[in-house]
Amino acid sequence: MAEPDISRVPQPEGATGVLVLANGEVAWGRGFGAAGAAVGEVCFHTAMTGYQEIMTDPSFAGQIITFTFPHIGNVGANPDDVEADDPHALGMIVREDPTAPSNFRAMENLDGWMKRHTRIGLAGIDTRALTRRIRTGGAPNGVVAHSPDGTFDLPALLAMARGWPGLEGMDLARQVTRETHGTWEGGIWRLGFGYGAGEGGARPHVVAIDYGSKHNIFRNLVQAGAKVSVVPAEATFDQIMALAPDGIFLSNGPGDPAATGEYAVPVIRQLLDTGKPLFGICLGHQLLGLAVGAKTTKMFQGHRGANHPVKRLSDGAVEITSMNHGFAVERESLPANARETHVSLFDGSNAGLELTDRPAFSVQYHPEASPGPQDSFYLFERFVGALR
Ligand SMILES: NC(=O)CC[C@H](N)C(=O)O
Repeated sequence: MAEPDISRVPQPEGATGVLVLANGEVAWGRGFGAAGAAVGEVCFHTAMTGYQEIMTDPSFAGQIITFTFPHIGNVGANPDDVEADDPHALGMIVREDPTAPSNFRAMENLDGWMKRHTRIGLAGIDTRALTRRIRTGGAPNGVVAHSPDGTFDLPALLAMARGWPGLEGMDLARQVTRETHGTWEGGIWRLGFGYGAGEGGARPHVVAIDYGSKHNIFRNLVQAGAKVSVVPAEATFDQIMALAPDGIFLSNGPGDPAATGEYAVPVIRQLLDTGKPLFGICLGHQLLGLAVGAKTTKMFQGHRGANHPVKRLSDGAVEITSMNHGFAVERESLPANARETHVSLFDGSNAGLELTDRPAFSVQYHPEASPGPQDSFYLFERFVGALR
């Protein structure tokens, strides 16, 4: 059957934004934020709060986020609720047009913030239908485009969506990591106080490898009593050891862990051999898995939300967690010296592991929340406690 001609798809009056999926599906809406077009994987996120944290999480590089919560933008934007200096998600797709902010912490509206950071917004989309489509068909590649005067070249946008290679096999950590090593200052945020300082005195030293890290991880490490240094994704074993770490942290980050693993895994193996405690989150969890010989695979639709239940196998407790991942460690591929510690109660996928012969553990979810529940803060305390 001949493919329908996309140039004939009718454009409704007043449409200033559009989503074009690689299979030729088109959804019209109203653009906001920056004008232009961005191509990436279209995923969905179910958190009801925290859109600024989500947009700035570097793990979202290469992705366009559909928010299932219909009212996005109603608390505006502020300089505090960010997980990196700039947004990393390419764009956002929402149901309702963002309204003027109503919140005492708002410093600007979402539209202005998106514009200032050159990110594209698309409102007026049936996000329930789009989410169902992703749930049944997997996360598609697509383009979001915003043209204030309503001119769109649909065949060109379709070609852009089709020309994008997809996240599988893509290393993005190198693009979002920092360039030089530095120290991290600042603990967790409290109303009326802002970001506090860490406790003084002799604190164990954590060297964190930044594959695309969220700031709140470092704030939580500081809160748990650590002194934190951060090194770029491609830091060598010698560069890391020169900082005299008491423990090593592997950060979250975007892209395919197997691709990032090509340079990350040899360093992690050397670090494991030192016998120093090691803790990994999300991409860091996947990289630890790869380092001990496990495999990672691309998930069908991934997990992105702030209420994902996870079972802790040691005592059967359930943690409500924040999640954002599209790849997973294959349980069956875990070697004899790695034990599964946590399991997703949504689909039974692996959500944590620990080594039985070295002091290393990691989780697929985000104990730093931001946004999300704080059930899993104990992991930071366990790690920093092991360094004392
Ligand atoms: N948040 C993360 O670290 C994501 C890890 C990896 N990029 C994935 O999508 O699975």
